[in-house]
Amino acid sequence: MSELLSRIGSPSDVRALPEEALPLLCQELREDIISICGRVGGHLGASLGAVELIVALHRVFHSPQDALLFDVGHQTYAHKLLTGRRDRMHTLRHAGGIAPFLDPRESPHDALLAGHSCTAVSAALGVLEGRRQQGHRGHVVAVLGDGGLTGGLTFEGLNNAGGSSLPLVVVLNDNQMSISANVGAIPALLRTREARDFFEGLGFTYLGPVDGHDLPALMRALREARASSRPVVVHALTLKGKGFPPAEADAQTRGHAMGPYEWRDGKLVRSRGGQRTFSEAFAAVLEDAMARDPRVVAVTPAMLEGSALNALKARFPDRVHDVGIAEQHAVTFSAGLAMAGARPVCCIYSTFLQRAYDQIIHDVCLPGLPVVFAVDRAGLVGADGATHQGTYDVASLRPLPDLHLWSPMVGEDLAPMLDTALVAPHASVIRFPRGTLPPLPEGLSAGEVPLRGARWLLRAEQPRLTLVTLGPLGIAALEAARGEPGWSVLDARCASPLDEAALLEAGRSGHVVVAEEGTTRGGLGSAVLELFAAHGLMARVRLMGMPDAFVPHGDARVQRAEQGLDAAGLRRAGLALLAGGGR
Ligand SMILES: Cc1ncc(C[n+]2csc(CCOP(=O)(O)OP(=O)(O)O)c2C)c(N)n1
Ligand SMILES: CC(=O)[C@@H](O)[C@H](O)COP(=O)(O)O
Ligand SMILES: [Mg+2]
Repeated sequence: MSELLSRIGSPSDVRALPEEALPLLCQELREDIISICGRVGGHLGASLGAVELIVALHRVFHSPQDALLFDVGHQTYAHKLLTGRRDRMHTLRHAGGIAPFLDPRESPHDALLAGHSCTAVSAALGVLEGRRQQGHRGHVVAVLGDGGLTGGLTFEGLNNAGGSSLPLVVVLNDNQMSISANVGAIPALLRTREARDFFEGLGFTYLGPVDGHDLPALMRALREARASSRPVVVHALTLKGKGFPPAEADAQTRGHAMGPYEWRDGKLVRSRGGQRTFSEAFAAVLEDAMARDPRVVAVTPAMLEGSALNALKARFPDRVHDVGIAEQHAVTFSAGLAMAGARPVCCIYSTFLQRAYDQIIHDVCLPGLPVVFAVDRAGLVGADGATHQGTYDVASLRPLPDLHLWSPMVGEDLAPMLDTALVAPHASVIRFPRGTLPPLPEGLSAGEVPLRGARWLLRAEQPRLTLVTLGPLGIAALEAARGEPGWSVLDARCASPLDEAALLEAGRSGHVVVAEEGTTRGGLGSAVLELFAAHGLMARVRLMGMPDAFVPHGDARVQRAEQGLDAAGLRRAGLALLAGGGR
């Protein structure tokens, strides 16, 4: 009953254990990880696959003097358990609780704040060079997965490291999985004899391949790496989901990310709502579009599962392209597809799209290519927290010329928006949130294709105030306005270009609340203010959205309400504005 783990408060306790106790420690770590994820959900598969790796790292290296930088950080529940956080792991990914990934503010043993993949090598090399320059000692280790090797940023770091004389230690956790089965030439190469040539060609000493669950072998390799005076890679072969049969048997993702689950009659039951998500609804309308038009193709950077594209891939195997953890490539590859006359739909999370910002400008908008971006997880994402929030896409994409920026309020909006985008001669974004579909309000329709601009959800005869919203916030605004005389509700629907006529009409009501689930700095609200100013329109305007701060992990519904982005909050904001109040 976790007799060893209860005695571990820090990595020095791990190093103090007799070596023969380590297998039991790994078993207890697995039991904890399986129990924690059963209760609160989380990144089960990767964390189970990295148990021995993390124990061996803490046996050989002395954190925090030696810096251990993990790519993404989703595989590190054992690291958290061994570094004094075991008593709080039941708060994992909950508001105020243990973070979903690593964070130096949570523990000095968390050398790198991450959540996005492919950053560990570059950051580790920077730490190593910075320490050298300042005369600090200590080893620096970058731990990354085979998925991380499909991302370009990793290669920028490897190239620089391999050409340096710095003793960077890279530990490659090779389980041949990204979120789903890994793609491309490199993961396959890793399982051949060429792996050695590959890394030695990059200037690294290659140690391996080593069984990533064989502690003595791992520790021998890590000790050799620790003694190296030049860049060195330890290539460990692991099984994602190891030790939990339902994850091991999950060929799709090896239990990559699990919601809370429970055992019922010996079966694993995932407590999912079972309601349809925006992702699933979009994948369905995309499937229809692909069935109608052979030019339509889908692109995803390693998020086949998260973007609900598995069925699409099964039906159109050569028209659904998983390009690996390679968002920059995904966007420019999509541009190439469009150049050749295809109609690419690049399915990409809002937060991960940030990595391809230049490609959107330089390779898509500037040449005026009709790429459609299906931007998923737009808005608050909840448990994944600050590294994954989709709260910057409107502000960052709105300034780009000839990029139309659609936000569906309900699932019924997706088909007309996609059809509009697929006939447009320019690039388009259709951005939708993580989560289930809201019901279409009574008497509303999705509108005629091609869609043009905003949609009045409620239009008062003698308007005194207008709630202007983006996306599903229109539903809350309708509820807020119910029974309020003279209140109108306008679903902006397209954040760029604006429907100027509709918004100027909203402005003429004299009081306008603009609500968006994104930053108010440069978002829809800013666009409305710019429009009113350009037309000399005087109105009292209140912008509502996310604060000027990174939004931590928590319950997205609660966070929305905290910002007043629910019916009660929008009603309060409108009444305060009418009463002459500000906030
Ligand atoms: C830039 C970026 N794109 C996509 C993701 C989503 N993501 C999280 S973990 C993961 C797979 C990582 O694969 P690997 O590095 O092999 O780790 P494993 O899960 O196999 O342990 C992906 C694609 C991400 N975190 N960052
Ligand atoms: C670690 C990572 O980046 C992914 O696993 C991400 O957490 C998936 O997010 P969703 O759960 O919203 O698909
Ligand atoms: Mg992997």
